Amino acid sequence: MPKVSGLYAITPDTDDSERLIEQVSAALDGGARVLQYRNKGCDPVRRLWQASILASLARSRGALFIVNDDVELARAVQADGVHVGRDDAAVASARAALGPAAVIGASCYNDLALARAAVAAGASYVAFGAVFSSGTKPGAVAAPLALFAHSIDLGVPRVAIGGITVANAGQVVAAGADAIAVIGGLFDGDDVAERAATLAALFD
Ligand SMILES: Cc1ncc(COP(=O)(O)OP(=O)(O)O)c(N)n1
Ligand SMILES: Cc1ncsc1CCOP(=O)(O)O
Ligand SMILES: [Mg+2]
Repeated sequence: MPKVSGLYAITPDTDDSERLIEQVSAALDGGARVLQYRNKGCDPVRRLWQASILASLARSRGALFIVNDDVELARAVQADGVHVGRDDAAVASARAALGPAAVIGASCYNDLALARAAVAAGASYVAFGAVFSSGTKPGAVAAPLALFAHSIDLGVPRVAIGGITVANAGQVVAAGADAIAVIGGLFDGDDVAERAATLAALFD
């Protein structure tokens, strides 16, 4: 199982499946190594359909496929894993539901103690953020980049999220993040493949 590292693309919330598939395809072409299906809005049938298509797309390109929030959807589409935050299933129950090989990601906001607890409970990676202000999630907790220097001993990949763009991603990688999770900075506008390639190249 490849590790969580490099460019971690997270889908924008949309009902437009055709455009979503095109954009995700471009992100994978550009070098995204992890794809998370995150959709807070659309109906369950469309969510299942979108997730199934994106799971196949990610698999065909050798990228990890993670479902946000929904352990049952992750299981239904045979995703590589699930990402959970404070309003979602606990890490231990996601691990118990999906098994020892699953990739379980945990949101840890700006909280190193939460990250230690998530790893102890079986998280495969942790995420800190928002490292910059996020248009997608304006109310997100702010997290300092210094967290990455202070969390090397966690022993799992540490993902940065929140407001990351081509213009500021270099700072995040320099701070020590193992992966950068990006929505708007990747999918807002055209040239998704080009932006993905620029972001992915920061890890070469
Ligand atoms: C990689 C990654 N990091 C953080 C989050 C945020 O998860 P959460 O706090 O549960 O918030 P929502 O995404 O569910 O709004 C994430 N999804 N992915
Ligand atoms: C889900 C989430 N959690 C913290 S910020 C954020 C949104 C990230 O989106 P963007 O890359 O557009 O800021
Ligand atoms: Mg969540």
